[in-house]
Amino acid sequence: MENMIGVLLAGGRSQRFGQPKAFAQFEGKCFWEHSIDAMKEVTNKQIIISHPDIVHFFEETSRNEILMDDIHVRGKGPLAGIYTAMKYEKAEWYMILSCDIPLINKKIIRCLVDAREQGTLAIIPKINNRIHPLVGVYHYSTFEYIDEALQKERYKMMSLLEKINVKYLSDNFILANQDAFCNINSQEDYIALQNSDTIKEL
Ligand SMILES: Nc1nc2c(ncn2[C@@H]2O[C@H](COP(=O)(O)OP(=O)(O)OP(=O)(O)O)[C@@H](O)[C@H]2O)c(=O)[nH]1
Repeated sequence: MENMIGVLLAGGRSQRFGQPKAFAQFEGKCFWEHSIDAMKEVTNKQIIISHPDIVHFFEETSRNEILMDDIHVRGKGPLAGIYTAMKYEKAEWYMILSCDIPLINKKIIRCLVDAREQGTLAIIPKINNRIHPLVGVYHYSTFEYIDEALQKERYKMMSLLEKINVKYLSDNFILANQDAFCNINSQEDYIALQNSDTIKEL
C-alpha cells in the first residue's frame, strides 16, 4: 500500500464560473496544475477525479491517472470524489485538493502533512472560523464513514467531519498564509485574483 496519494477533485460543474474552472489560467498554468504541483513532493502519485464532460481536457494535457466518480455517486459533490479515490486507489493517507485554489503552495501542504498524529483521521485548515475541507489530509479509515454518509444521501463534507476525529489547524503559519486557501468560484473571484497584488509562494 502506498503511503500517501494526492487526489485532485475535478468533478464539479463550475456553474458559477461558467466554464470548467480547472482549466482557467493563472501565472502561466492551469488551476489544476497548481494543485497537483503543490502536492507532488509529499505524495507517491497524484490522481485526478473528474467528470465525463471534461475528462478529455485532462487526457489531452495531463500525465496523471484520471478516474471518473464511481457511477453510484457520480456528481454528488466532493465527498463522491474522495470516495472514488479511496475505493479505487489504496493508500494509508490521501492529500485531497480542489482544483480551484491556484494560490495553494508546497509549504502549506507540507504543514498539513506534518500535522498528522496518532488517532487523528483528518487534518483540515480553519481560518477565522471557516474550515477548508478540500485542502485536507484524510486517513483511509475515513472511507467507511464516507461510504455511510453517501448511502444515506448526506453529501455535505460536514456529514463526514462530524463523525470523525479531525484536527483543525489554525496556527500562525496557516493564518499568515490564508490567501493560499482562496477558492475561485465565479468570474468575479477570478478577476479579483488577477487584479490582486498577492504574490504566490512557491
Ligand atoms: N470528483 C468530484 N469533484 C467534485 C464534485 N463536485 C465538486 N467537485 C470538486 O470540488 C471542488 C469544489 O467544488 P465547488 O466549487 O463547490 O463546486 P463546482 O461544482 O465545481 O462549482 P459550482 O457548479 O459553481 O458549484 C472543485 O474542485 C470541484 O471540481 C463531484 O461531484 N465529484
